[in-house]
Amino acid sequence: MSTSDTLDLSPTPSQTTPPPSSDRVPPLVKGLPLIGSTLPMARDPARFFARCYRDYGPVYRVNVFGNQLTVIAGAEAATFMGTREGRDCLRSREAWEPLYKEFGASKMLSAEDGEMHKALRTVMKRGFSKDAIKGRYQDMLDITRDTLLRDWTVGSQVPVVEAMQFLVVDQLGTALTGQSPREYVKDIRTTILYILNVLVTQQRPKFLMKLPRYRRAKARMLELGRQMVRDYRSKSIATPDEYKTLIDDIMDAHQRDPELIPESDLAMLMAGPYVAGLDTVANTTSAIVYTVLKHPEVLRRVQAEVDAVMDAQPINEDDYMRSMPALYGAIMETMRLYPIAVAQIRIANKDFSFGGCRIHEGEMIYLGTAVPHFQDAFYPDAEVFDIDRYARPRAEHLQPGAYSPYGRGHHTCLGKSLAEVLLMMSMAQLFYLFDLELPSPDYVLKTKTAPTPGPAMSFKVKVRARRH
Ligand code: HEM
Repeated sequence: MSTSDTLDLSPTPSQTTPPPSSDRVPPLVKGLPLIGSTLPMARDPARFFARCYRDYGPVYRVNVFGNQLTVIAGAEAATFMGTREGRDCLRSREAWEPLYKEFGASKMLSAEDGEMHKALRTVMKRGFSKDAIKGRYQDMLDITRDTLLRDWTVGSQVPVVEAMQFLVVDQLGTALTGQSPREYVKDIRTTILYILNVLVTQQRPKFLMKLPRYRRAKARMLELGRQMVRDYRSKSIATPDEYKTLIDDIMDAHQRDPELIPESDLAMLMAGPYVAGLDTVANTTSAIVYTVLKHPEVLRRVQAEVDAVMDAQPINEDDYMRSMPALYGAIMETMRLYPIAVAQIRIANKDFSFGGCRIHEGEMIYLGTAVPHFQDAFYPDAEVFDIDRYARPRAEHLQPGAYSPYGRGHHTCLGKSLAEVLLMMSMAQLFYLFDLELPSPDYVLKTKTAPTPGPAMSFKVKVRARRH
């Protein structure tokens, strides 16, 4: 990562809510005629939002293809989302409604707020957390190893994002559902791609949903969900408590309270882990491959650490995350500079004031919670990849509102603790097993923004040799 484009993005001093009479319309970010800010936003939305914050403050409007988006950004946005006021002022339904309707379901966790959201989160909490793999870290490491050895052959150029998607499906399938539906990976990917691009972020036109490629993939994904429900029902004995997965928890809740989880929602819920975890984890692990290989001194530290931990048996689950501080720092730093959630989308639940500007009920709002990731005020030399930022006493990420890779507020990632362990396992195994090489030492990562920001699908690395 270069230091030449370091931005001075110090936050503006005060965000006190002024009386409504002094409210103004959020300033419109200057852009080109007609297309407004479409191009810089498409190129690098995270840094674009950060530049706008520097120039316009924490509230502004952006013209994207003739639509005006309202953006609330910075540490102010991140802390606002965690307050009662933020909860009252923002709702999620419209942002996600098209997704669950597309599956013929009645609701989904991301689209609900209030009591219903709490009830659904309670059902899914255990199954989505690292408790889902408690006592099974070694199994998960073995699955990770087998998948990597199959897909990353010595001498080959591996398309990193695609290979990581296969790995995630194996990991999540085993952890959350008890089986890995490899033959459905392409269908899951295609369905998620279209739904997120067209229905959720609305970056692509609606007619795409009629394409046979999408309709086939969606039908297959639903078929997988229905098959999982049938398999569950055909089991002759109930799953013992210690082996219960997310699927057991959802099916138990369906039996207990069919109004909360009706029959119509089951097929979509079975595929839920992939919708939430496929792109997020695969994009993040791919970005970590790049950042670690790009910084040879970081690679050396990571390799020394993973060699020690992977060679020690048996695995210490309680100490697993703490046992590899350099790798942990590299993951944290990559998630700061390559956040998969640049902004969270919400709807204004009522008229309210923010940063001296009036926001109207019904407006779609992008909450740019990743903006502080790029501000020197929080992270000195913010564009520099520095894995030691997170250890005390520096602990730069612990400043209020500074670090939000898993979102903010009551919709904060439910899979966070599980994702953290999976990221560590995947990276530990990869750097333990292989000696990898970027296309060239001066290679600069190409990124994509749709549907989820991350490395471009064309990103490849060479497997030079087996290390172990
Ligand atoms: C690197 C990995 C991941 C990142 C960076 C990430 C990030 C996020 C973010 C930013 C949100 C909030 C979205 C919003 O507020 O609109 C979210 C929500 C969520 N994530 Fe993750 N995620 C990751 C992995 C996972 C995994 C592996 C799972 C489970 C399989 C998961 C399950 C969920 C769920 C269920 C929600 C919805 C929570 C709710 O609405 O209450 N995530 N994630």
